[in-house]
Amino acid sequence: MAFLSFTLALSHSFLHRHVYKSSTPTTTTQLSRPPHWLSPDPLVLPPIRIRLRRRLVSFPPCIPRSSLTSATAPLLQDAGATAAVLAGAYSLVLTFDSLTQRNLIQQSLSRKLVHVLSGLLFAACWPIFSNSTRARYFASVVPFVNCLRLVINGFFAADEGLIKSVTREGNPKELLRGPLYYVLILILCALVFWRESPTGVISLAMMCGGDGVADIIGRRFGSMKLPYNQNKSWAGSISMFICGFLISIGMLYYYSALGYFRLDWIWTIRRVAVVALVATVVESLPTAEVVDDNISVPLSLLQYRLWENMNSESSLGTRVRCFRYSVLDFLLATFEEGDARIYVSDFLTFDKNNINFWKARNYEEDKGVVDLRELKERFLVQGKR
Ligand SMILES: C/C(=C\COP(=O)(O)O)CCC[C@H](C)CCC[C@H](C)CCCC(C)C
Ligand SMILES: Nc1ccn([C@@H]2O[C@H](COP(=O)(O)OP(=O)(O)O)[C@@H](O)[C@H]2O)c(=O)n1
Repeated sequence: MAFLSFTLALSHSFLHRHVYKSSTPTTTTQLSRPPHWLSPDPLVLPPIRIRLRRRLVSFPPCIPRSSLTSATAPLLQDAGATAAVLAGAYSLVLTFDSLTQRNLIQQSLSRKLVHVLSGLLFAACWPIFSNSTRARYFASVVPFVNCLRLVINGFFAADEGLIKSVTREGNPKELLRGPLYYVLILILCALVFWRESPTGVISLAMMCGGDGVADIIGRRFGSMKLPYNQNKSWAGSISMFICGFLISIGMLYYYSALGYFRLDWIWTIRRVAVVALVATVVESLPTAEVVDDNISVPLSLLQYRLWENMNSESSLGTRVRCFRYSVLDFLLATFEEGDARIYVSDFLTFDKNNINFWKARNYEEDKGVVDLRELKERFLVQGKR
């Protein structure tokens, strides 16, 4: 996953030069219908307007000075934000290592607090990155660097402080399981969902806030075990549901207050309650030997959101085709100048209507770019065979 994040970042910057040059917006495209998360009342909120920035220029480009400034400002902002969040991550682990060293908190509590705070603070920092389509790649550098740190220390045990504040028994090999899966999910959420979709924020809130609190409460008050899993308790699961739900709503409110989401709160609260229940049930299952809950919880939410948003009349074949289109569009978006928001929201609300939307969308033919319409038609024909 980490390799993917850098590959996408590198290929995006490379292909970006050869396929499209972003400059002044030439067209605006209105989504065929607002994603589920938007208030359904068009009178209340203007629908999202997505700018598809695409214009062909001669290469090498003669960029006026003002464009240089507008081109470098986001780059500097993202580089500064990446450095700041990296420093924050290092300081967080250092702080809990120091508290553990001074026996001010137990190692197990230290680890869980790092578990709860890391992902939530990481998601809370996303708004300090620029509005560039590359910002998500800069942000994903932070969990990627920590991924490297965990792998290196998992094999060579260089950083005692990291091992003490992030493992249960101080065994370096532990870094290669829960903590490593945790940062890989952070990379996934930053790259795929970023600030455009509540799904990424909610997945992190449930994995970090919900699962982390379940451990803290369950260890202390979990005398009544679950009938189907003697390693988990009612206290742990109920606390996961309540805290996961509240933290998810809190994160959604934070992003709404910053203008990223416009939510129909009655609908959203009901939806988040269902999502929190799904995550709590998945976390409570006796599957620890098969898959870590740092993977099963967020991925189960993604799966639930995807199938929940598929058009209910869609046949399985259409669903599979929709899913394949979504992946294809996301990959094309990653390699194009197209604004990823239009792809990610469709990735989550993809259904037969969206296929028509994509077909209707105009793509400028350019020798370097495959006509998505033609590609889709071919895809659809293949799918029908
Ligand atoms: C202890 C952790 C996971 C263990 O999970 P589990 O086995 O208990 O289910 C979390 C490991 C966190 C990692 C070492 C540091 C991650 C930092 C993050 C990418 C960025 C945080 C930035 C913010 C500003 C503090
Ligand atoms: N739903 C839950 C989750 C955890 N717990 C408690 O927290 C401990 C650690 O939970 P876990 O195995 O999910 O730990 P992580 O995989 O999240 O690190 C369990 O052994 C239980 O004592 C609980 O009682 N109920």
